[in-house]
Amino acid sequence: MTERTTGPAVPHESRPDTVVVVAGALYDGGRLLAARRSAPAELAGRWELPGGKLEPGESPEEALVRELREELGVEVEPGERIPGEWPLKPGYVLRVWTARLLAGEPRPLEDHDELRWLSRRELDSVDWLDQDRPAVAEAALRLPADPSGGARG
Ligand SMILES: Nc1nc2c([nH]c(=O)n2[C@H]2C[C@H](O)[C@@H](COP(=O)(O)OP(=O)(O)OP(=O)(O)O)O2)c(=O)[nH]1
Repeated sequence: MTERTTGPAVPHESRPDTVVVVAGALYDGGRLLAARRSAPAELAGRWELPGGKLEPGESPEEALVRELREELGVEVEPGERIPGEWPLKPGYVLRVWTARLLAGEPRPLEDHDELRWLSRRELDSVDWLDQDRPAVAEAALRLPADPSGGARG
C-alpha cells in the first residue's frame, strides 16, 4: 500500500491522485449480488458491491472484468455506469457499473467470505458498508423486474 498525502479539500473528481474503486452491480433476474468482506478488519463482516482499485493504464470496465474474475471467478460484461461517485475514505471514491454474468457462478475466492443474491425486498437484510448505501440504492433502482414474481411491494 502506498502512503498518500492529503491536499486541500477540493472536489474529488478534480484530484488527479484520487484512487478510483470500481464496483459491479451484478444482476441475476430480479436480484443483486452482495459480497461480505473478509478483510481488512475494520470492514470485515460488512457487505459491499464486489470490485477493486483501478490499476494504471486500465479502463474502469477492464478493471471491473479483472476484479470480478479474481474475486468471484466469473466472466462479466460491463454495462452502463451508474451515475454518481461516492467517497469511501480520504482519497478514495467508488464508481459503479452494471454488469451481466457471462460465465461461471460467483464464489467468494478473494476478499469475501460470503455472497448473496438479494431481491429488492431483501436489500436491507445485510449490513452494507455505510459508504456503499447510496450506491446500492442507485443500483436497486436498476434491478430488472423479477421474472419469478418474487419481488413483492
Ligand atoms: N471493492 C469495493 N471496495 C470498497 C467498497 N466500499 C468500500 O469502502 N471499499 C473499500 C475497501 C478497500 O479499502 C477499497 C477497495 O479495495 P479492494 O481491496 O476491494 O481493492 P483491490 O482488490 O484492488 O485491492 P488489493 O487487495 O489489490 O489491495 O475500497 C465497495 O463497495 N467495493
